[in-house]
This record gives sequence, C-alpha cells and structure tokens, in this order.
Amino acid sequence: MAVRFICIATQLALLTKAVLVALLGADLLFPGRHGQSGLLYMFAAIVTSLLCTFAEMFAACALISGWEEGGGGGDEAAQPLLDKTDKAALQRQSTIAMLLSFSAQDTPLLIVAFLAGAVAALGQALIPYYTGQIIDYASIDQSFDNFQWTCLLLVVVAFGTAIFTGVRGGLFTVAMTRFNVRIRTSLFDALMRQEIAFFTSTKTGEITSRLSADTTTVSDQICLNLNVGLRSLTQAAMVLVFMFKASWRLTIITFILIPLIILVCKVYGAYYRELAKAVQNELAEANTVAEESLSSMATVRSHAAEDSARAAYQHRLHLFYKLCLKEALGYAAYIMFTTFLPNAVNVITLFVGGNLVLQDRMSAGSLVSFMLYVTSLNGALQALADVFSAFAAALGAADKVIELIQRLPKMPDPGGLKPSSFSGHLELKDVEFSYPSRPDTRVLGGVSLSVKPGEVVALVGPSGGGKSSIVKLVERFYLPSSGAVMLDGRDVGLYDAKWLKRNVALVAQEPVLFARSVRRNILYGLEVEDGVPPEQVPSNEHVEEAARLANAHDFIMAMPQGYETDCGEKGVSLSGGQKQRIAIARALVRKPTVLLLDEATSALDSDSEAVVQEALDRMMKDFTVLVIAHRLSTVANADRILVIAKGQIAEQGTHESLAESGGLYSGLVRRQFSKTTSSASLATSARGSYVNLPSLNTLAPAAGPSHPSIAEKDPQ
Ligand SMILES: Nc1ncnc2c1ncn2[C@@H]1O[C@H](COP(=O)(O)OP(=O)(O)OP(=O)(O)O)[C@@H](O)[C@H]1O
Repeated sequence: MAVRFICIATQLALLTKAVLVALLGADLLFPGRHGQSGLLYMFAAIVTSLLCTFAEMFAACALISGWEEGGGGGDEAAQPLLDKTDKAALQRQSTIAMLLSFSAQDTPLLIVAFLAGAVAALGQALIPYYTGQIIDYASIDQSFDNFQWTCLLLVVVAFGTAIFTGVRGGLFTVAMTRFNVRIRTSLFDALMRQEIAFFTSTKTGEITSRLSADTTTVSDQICLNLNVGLRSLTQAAMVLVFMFKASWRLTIITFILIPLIILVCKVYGAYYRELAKAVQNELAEANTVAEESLSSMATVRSHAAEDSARAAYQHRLHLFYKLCLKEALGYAAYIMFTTFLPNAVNVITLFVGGNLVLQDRMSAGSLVSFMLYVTSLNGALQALADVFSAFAAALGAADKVIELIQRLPKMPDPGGLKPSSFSGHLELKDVEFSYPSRPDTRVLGGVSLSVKPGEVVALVGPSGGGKSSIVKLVERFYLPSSGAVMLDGRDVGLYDAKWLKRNVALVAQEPVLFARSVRRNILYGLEVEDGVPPEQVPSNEHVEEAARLANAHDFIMAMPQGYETDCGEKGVSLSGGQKQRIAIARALVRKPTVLLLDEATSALDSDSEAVVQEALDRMMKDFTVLVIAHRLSTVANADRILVIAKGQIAEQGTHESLAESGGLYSGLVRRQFSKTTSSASLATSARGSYVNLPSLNTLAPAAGPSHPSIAEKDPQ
C-alpha cells in the first residue's frame, strides 16, 4: 500500500515537473520574455526531478526486494510495511542478505575494483570535455599550442582510462569466480547435510539444475551486473557533473528522462523476474524428464520406449520454448523503447543546444562536449536499466538456490559418541515407521528385535513387508515414528555419524560405484579428504585383504591397471557381480562390528551370485549380521530367522523350528523346494551342476500380498 501511495505521489510530482520544464524550455527558447523566472523554474524542476527519481527508485527497490509481494487488503495503514511481508518477501530479503554475506568476503577486492572503476569513469567523462576543448581551440581560438597540448592530454587520459577499465574488469571477474565457487560449495554442503527423504522426494534433475544452471545465473548475473552497475553509476555521476559545467540548462532538459527510464525498468523488471523464474522451472522439468530416461536407458531400450521418452522431452521443451518466446517478445519491446529514447534525447538536446549557440549563450565546442556527455549518460543509464532487469532475473534464481542453502535437514544432527569398545548388540524396540513422503502408510508397526553380538539374524518375508526399511532405520537414513533403534543399549542417533558408518557397514542390493579407481572405490568414505586422520586410512595391504575376503582380488588383478583401474561412471565398466564384490570389500575394509546385508545378491545372475554368496558366507562367521536373505542356504545357516510380513514380525525361530511349525515360513520353504525342482532341472540342463535356489521373498505367503518377481524388481 505504501509503495502504491508513493507511486501516486510520484505521478503528481511528474506532472508538476512537466509544467516547470515546459516553462524552462520557453525561457531557453525565447530569452527575456519571462525575465529571471527561468532560474526559479530550474530549481523547482531539479527538486521535483530528484523527488520523482528517489520515489521511483524506492518503489522499484521495494518491488525487487519483495516487500510489495506481501501487500494487499486489510487494515494496511495501521501496520508497518514489513509486517505485511509474506514468505516470498522474507525469502527475498534473506536471499539479498545471504548474497551480500557471500560477497562480503571479497570486500577489499571489490573496493579496489570500485576505485579503479571510479578513476576510469573520471577518464570517460574527461574525454568528451577535452574533445570539446580541441574543437574550440581549432575552430574558434585557433590556438595551435593549446590544440596540440590538449590532443596529447586526450591520448594520456584515454590510455589511463583503458588501464583502469581493464583493472576494474579483471578484479570483478576474479570476484565473480570466487563468488561462483563459494555459492556452489555452500549449496553442495547444504545438499550433503540433507536427510535421505529429501532426495527421494526431490527430483534429481531439479537438484542438479539448482547446482548447475541456477548457481551460474546467480554468480554470473550478480557479479557481472554489480560490475556494470557500479561502473554505470559512477560514470553517470561524473558525466552529470561535467554536463552541469558545460550547460546547466541543457542538463535539466536531459534530466527529465531519468525517472522515465527507471519507471520502464521497474515495470519490465517485475515482469521479467516472473518470466525468468518460470523459464528456469520449465528447464528444470525438461532436465528431469531427460535425466529419467538417460539414467535408465537399459529399461527404456528393453521396453522400446524411446519414442515416448522423446515425446515427453519434446513436450517439455515445447513448453520451455513458448515461455522463451514470451520472454523474447518482452525483451524486444523493451529494447525498442530503450533504443528510441536516446535518439529522442539527442534531437531535443541538439534543438535546444543549437538555439543556445545561436544566441551566444554556449560555445560550439561545449555543445559537442555536451552531445558526447549525453551519449555517455545514455549508455550508462541504459546499462543501469539492463542491470536492473538482469538483477531481477538473477534474484529469481538466487531465491531458489539460497532457499536450498538455508534448508534445515528434517533429521536432528547425530550425536558425538565414539565409544572405544563396541560389542555390536543391535536392538529395535517397538519400532513404528512411515516414510516421510507417505506419512499415512504405516510400513512398520511395532517391530521389536534383538541381534546379539556375533549372532546372524536373517530377515525373510514377502516383498514390501518392511525388511529393507528395518535396515534403513539401523543406518539412520530415517527416524522411527515411535520406538527406538539401539546399538549397545544406546539410541543409534547418539553416535557420531562417521564412527557409526565405520562400525556398522552396509552392503546394499544395488552397489553404487563412482568414477574413480577400484582402490578409491573400496576406500570410499575413508580417505583423508573425508576427514579421516592419515594414520587411520586403511593401507594398501588392508584394501587387498578386504578384496581377497570379498572374492574380488583375482578379478581386480586381472584388470589392466589392477587396483588403479578406473571403474567408469557408476561402475559401468564392471559386471554386476564384480561391482557387488567391490562393495563387499568396501564394507570389509572398515573392519565393522555389525554387517547389514540387504539382499546383496538378488540382482545378480546365478554364476556371479555363487561367487558373491561364498564371500558373504565367509564374512558372516566374524560379525554381528542382520541379513535380508533370499537364498535358502543363507537363511538355514542363520542363528535365527525373522519372518517380516506387513510391517510386523510374523514368526521367528531357527530354520528347523520354523520349517516344522507349519506357518508362513514353512509355506515359503515348501514352495521354494517345489520351484527348486523345476529350476534345478532347468539349471542343470543349461549350466551343469549349479542349482539356482529361487528367492524366498519372491514366494507369496498364502495370505500375503502379491509381489513382483526379482526380474521385475531389477531396476536395470
Ligand atoms: N523411499 C520410500 N518412500 C515411500 N515408501 C517406501 C519407500 N521405500 C519403500 N517404501 C514402501 O515401504 C514398504 C516396505 O518396503 P521395504 O523395501 O522395506 O520392503 P521389503 O520387505 O524390503 O521388500 P523387498 O523384499 O521387495 O525389498 C513398501 O510398501 C514400499 O513401497
């Protein structure tokens, strides 16, 4: 409301100013008819001009900083302006504060850059001044010495201006790069802090778009425009001083255009900001669609879904294109206006200035200087206008980046416990759990279990029963809705995160390797860069020992560069079985006390499975193990078996006791054996003597839900 009031007042002031300027113009064109009233008109016009300018600037700043977005309705006059800010407005202010704090670290650099810019601006203003003098010395005074001396001075000034302009540009580019690195690092740090649920509920394309496109927009646009903005502002200020010196009358005529330009910037800035936000969102959507297909190319290919993937991407690109067209139209209108404006100013100035020269109230050289000043001022103002709209676009992108940087993880920070002795007693006490993305679906309903040190406990049951969710809770990827997950009698959240991940190691269903050497993949999370003291980083011997235990050493040594062989992006250059064995070595090199095995062989073919399983069976003797198992041999060898169905422990006991109980487990075993007979005959005929035991959890219990086969679950 306050901003709107200022706008109305500005319009009234503009009207007053127009009348005053008209009177002043009459005085300039027809001297003497209005006596000394010209001076009075001039002062009045300056005062109103300044008022208009400040009012417009204030309104524009309010708009850009987001105050106005919270406005509208209610008893507005009774409330202070900031009381009416909504979430978006507060976000905008905190965005600006955060951006300033990012730049603050480069203050000395920016000060030097600004000073160099000020000197360059002075030089820019002196060039037209000396140009006018040269014309006067050559045409009116006909003084050859002065002419030559001023030409020399002009060369020196031009040279100095070029040097200081270069220094300013270089320093701002350095500041821009530092800002870029800082904002990306902060964003990446913030992402690393987020809870797992954030990554499952936010599309990866959206996150990477924030990290790549938006941070680039923010850093490039803000720094570049800060540079251009400061340069233009100092240039405009210097030029105005020289303009007044050349002719105060003409200066006032050109001065009337400043509020007009600011008004255009304000309207265009608001429009462009919204549009830029929409364009960025649309691009992020398109990226997400592309990424979904590209990251699952095998699935796309195996379903011959290339056309639908292309159509989905094209549809998104089309929406993006339409928005860009709208943006281009807005930009075209803006460019037309800002191109016409300087020419109009030139014509008016020439007309009035020519009259002043004819009336002997101004020299021809001063008029030439003045025309050059006007060109320079126009350039500076136009650059300021561009800066204004580019800032608006950058702030749109910055809002999203800063929002993400400031996002507080929805998991409490882990504690700092690092006990020197750890027996590995794992307990779940009456744990209830729902995923944050589906709070109404109860995944675990009051699960209590205890795995004693050195014990091997197998979790079996139908797909979707909640087995992996138990493992995720032990890993503290999520918090239980109620109940507690405990290690050695203490809540898992009390332990130091790094300590926990070293003592409780997970071998997941789908191992993920990174584009680095085999050795570094095994050492993942245990390097000096991870904050591990050098003496605690496992040695090469330890890495090889872990690889031997994981049945991985031989195939690693057979690779061209052994442990230094690059695994390729996501481990593409390795087979599923090889990746899984490296993942097992990665768990073993930590020398953990508790091992969590989440169907570590389910995604493998039977040959790989046999090798991996052998490694797992060997490991299980030495650790406290919670294993989600689908091989009968693993389950049968476990000290205890828990059958998890519909989020609860349906049965528990040893293989023998459960098999005889006639319950869910015995049904699973019976069905597995009946399948085994047919699988065995198939397997023996196809591959010799190895028998591929089918998955326990792919066999539906009589009363259990239907569930996909492993082949269906295979994410490819
Ligand atoms: N990230 C998630 N967000 C929401 N729901 C999930 C998530 N992960 C799993 N679920 C749901 O939780 C339930 C239990 O899943 P969970 O993976 O724990 O079962 P499981 O017994 O391990 O199954 P499987 O043997 O197929 O791996 C399922 O209904 C599943 O759809």
